[in-house]
Amino acid sequence: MNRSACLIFNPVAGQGDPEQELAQIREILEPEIDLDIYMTTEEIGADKLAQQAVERGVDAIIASGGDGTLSAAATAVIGTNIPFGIISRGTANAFAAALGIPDSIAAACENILQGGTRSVDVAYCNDKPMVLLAGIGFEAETVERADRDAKNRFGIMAYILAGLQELRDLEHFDVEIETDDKIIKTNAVAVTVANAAPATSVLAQGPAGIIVDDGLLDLTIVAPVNKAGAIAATFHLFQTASAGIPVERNDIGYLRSKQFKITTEPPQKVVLDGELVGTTPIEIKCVPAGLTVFVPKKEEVIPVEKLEGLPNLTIEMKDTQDTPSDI
Ligand SMILES: Nc1ncnc2c1ncn2[C@@H]1O[C@H](COP(=O)(O)OP(=O)(O)OP(=O)(O)O)[C@@H](O)[C@H]1O
Repeated sequence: MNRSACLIFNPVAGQGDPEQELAQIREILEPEIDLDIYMTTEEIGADKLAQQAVERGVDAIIASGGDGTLSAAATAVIGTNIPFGIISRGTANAFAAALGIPDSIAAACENILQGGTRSVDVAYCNDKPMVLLAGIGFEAETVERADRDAKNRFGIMAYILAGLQELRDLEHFDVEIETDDKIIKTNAVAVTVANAAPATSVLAQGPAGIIVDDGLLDLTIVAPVNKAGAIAATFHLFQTASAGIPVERNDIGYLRSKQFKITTEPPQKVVLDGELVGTTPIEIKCVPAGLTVFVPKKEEVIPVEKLEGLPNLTIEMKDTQDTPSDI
């Protein structure tokens, strides 16, 4: 019997041809999965459609769109144990990158067909679900600048251009961070709390190697004194994240905790999984293993033999076709 799934498809996401993309998804998945397809509209978003699918009791929910669509759909799936599939068609595709899911349509579909799943942590930020990260300050301002029109024209460059513009008027703020066991006060340009983050989310990369199923959130504070410092700090974050090692600069700090309460003076904009959601203060709590996601099976190559180095070794290959099967 075929598997079945609800496919939630955003027809305006990304810069591709949505008709062709949907046809490609159907061609790959439908031979093995009965798809119940729902399109998002301006009025009925992926969260609502996923919520209805959960209520219908579907076997799996697959979302296809940009990070906004994937995040919205994921929010309804949290805590349900319904496996969640991701087919990215957006600009940044941070969601897939953070969870190690391929971002080409064909590979993402193959991943779903393979059927391997993994439980990952999620979080709640002021009662709103969060899968990736919450950015306070710099990142939120950048996301606001990279609007739909800019993303249509420049794609991923829209974020980079917005970031460069944002550097011009770097704003510092006072921040108080409360964890389970301490209260930290400092001055910062960006504070990022990550549950999962792709390497490209450099402002989240203080500790490097954010672990998506450790029951903890990773907070990075970036506090450069000026524009040159901000560029150097960003570059350092980029380098250390690529090398998988924690940062070592006085103007970058990081810590891990199950939850954070963050207050700033003045209040700062907050971006949650890529969408502006309001301003500080925020309270973020980790929900361990809150989401079950289709992820590629890790290709662990288990060595089947090791013979090299043995004394006087000779290896003669047999013609196995002629070998009787009962030996
Ligand atoms: N049928 C539709 N018509 C117009 N807008 C839609 C429709 N369906 C969804 N949307 C809007 O699309 C937005 C989500 O887009 P999404 O993040 O999936 O794609 P994207 O913006 O191309 O991706 P990225 O953020 O990576 O650039 C939401 O604001 C939602 O309201």
